[in-house]
Amino acid sequence: MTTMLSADIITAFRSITTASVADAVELGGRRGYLSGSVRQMLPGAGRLVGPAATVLEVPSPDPSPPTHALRAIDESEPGSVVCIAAGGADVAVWGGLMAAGAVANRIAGAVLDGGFRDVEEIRRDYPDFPVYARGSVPATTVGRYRTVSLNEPVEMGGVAVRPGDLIVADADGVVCVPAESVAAVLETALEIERREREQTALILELGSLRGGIEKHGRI
Ligand SMILES: O=C([O-])CC(=O)C(=O)O
Ligand SMILES: [Mg+2]
Repeated sequence: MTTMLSADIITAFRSITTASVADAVELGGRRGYLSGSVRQMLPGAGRLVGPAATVLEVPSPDPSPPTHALRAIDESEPGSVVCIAAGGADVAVWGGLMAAGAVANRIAGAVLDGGFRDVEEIRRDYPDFPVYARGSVPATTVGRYRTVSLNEPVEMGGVAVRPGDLIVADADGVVCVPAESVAAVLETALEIERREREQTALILELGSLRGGIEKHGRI
């Protein structure tokens, strides 16, 4: 999946806020932001940018391991973001062993529409590994949820996420940029950031919020 996204594009998005990326996706006529309930869990690990590898989980009493998630971790290209759609499950679809596997395979991070566990272990052993999730919870998925697909389109936090879409996440939350819009969104987001820097300078110079935003007619 990373072949579609050059290292330059990934680097460029690493310097842009999710606020600007979300606005840029919306100017293109779509929603890009995931629900704010999917948020940064380990602030020390920082921002996350990379192409999505998608896994779907559904409720099930089947006690088998989360096969598709394990495959996503072991088989995705380095730099991928493992995205697990579990409908907001209040169980841990991710944990310390999965983080070890992800670090060993140079996965960039995890975005989970569900919970995760082993927080202290991940924070201690993989301080640079970013996890975005609904929250932490000690419960295993095994016997409660099972994985049903790998790299099929999924829904996460109100947004369609397809394999290869670009995930951008920071302290504000998570945005999904459709793969075919990445170049256009980058250009628009850079323009938004440039405008906001100018507005900020004007606000401080004029001592007026309204004076600073007047020039561009928007906040
Ligand atoms: O049990 C799970 O599904 C996740 C977990 O704790 C781990 O990866 O260490
Ligand atoms: Mg564990």
